[in-house]
Amino acid sequence: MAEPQIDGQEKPTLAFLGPVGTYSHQAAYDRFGSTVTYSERQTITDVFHALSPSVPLALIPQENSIHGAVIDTYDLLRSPCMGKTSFVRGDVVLSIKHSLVVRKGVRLGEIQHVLSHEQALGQCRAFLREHLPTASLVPYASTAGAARALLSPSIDGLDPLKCAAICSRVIVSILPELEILEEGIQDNNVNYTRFYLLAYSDHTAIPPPSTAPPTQRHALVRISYPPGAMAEKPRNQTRLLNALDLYVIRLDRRPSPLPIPFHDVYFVEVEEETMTDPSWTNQVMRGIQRVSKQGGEANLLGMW
Ligand SMILES: O=C(O)C(=O)C[C@]1(C(=O)O)C=C[C@@H](O)C=C1
Repeated sequence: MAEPQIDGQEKPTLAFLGPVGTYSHQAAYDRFGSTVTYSERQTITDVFHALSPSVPLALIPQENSIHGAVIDTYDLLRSPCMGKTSFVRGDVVLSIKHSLVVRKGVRLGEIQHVLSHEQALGQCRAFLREHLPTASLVPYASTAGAARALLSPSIDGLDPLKCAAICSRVIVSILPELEILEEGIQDNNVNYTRFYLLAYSDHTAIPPPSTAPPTQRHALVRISYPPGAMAEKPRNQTRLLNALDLYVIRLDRRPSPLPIPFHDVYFVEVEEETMTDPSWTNQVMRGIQRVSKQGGEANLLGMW
């Protein structure tokens, strides 16, 4: 049951990629502190599907400055519920510093397997190539989940005493049986991950973030072109993106879920440059209408 707040109102529940100690948990806590009730899930997909009237908020990683887009997240953003009952309502950026963590006593030369979220493995490629070139890389649902696995008697047949995890240094304060072998092992010291805050329905009771933007100045629009027009694909794509006619800060493309080879879905993040234009929300809506008039399908997945 959710904890009651001082004013008698229940705190909203926020789903995040657990267990405690993930970067997602840190990002959520930085943004919401003790104003929400935290509910952990095992995978990004589980976090996304937790969104419901009883779990009105969810935080999912969207992109990393070294390794790029979080593929699971973009695949989930293709879901029909996006723009209908689930919306992007904010973003959070977290500085990421990875550590190589082992069970106490394990030395670098003994490591044969490195466990972590595929994003973290991808962000530490140079370190792994130089220091653990023969180690196998074992993808895990989360960095903290990988660290926890080191404490199990066997990891899918692997000896935990020959394994390391890549995760945040906070793990060793949560799990004192583990220790840090190397710190700051990401390819670049400037390493940030951006997360999308999702909200169920047009839920407005989101606790105000500490750095609330004065107006809505970001929007995420999903665009696809008619399946029948495959022969004209390049022309259609350009036409639909031109029709939107908004200031684009990010463009992503994933295969459409339809069984049509090379049929794509575009995710266009747009921004209001001046932060002062009160008519911007209407401009976004007009851009979406223009895409529809050109025969495209455009959905507003969120504004914040
Ligand atoms: O596994 C975690 O700790 C997460 O929160 C996921 C995640 C991601 O998917 O990008 C978040 C931040 C880092 O980039 C590494 C992993």
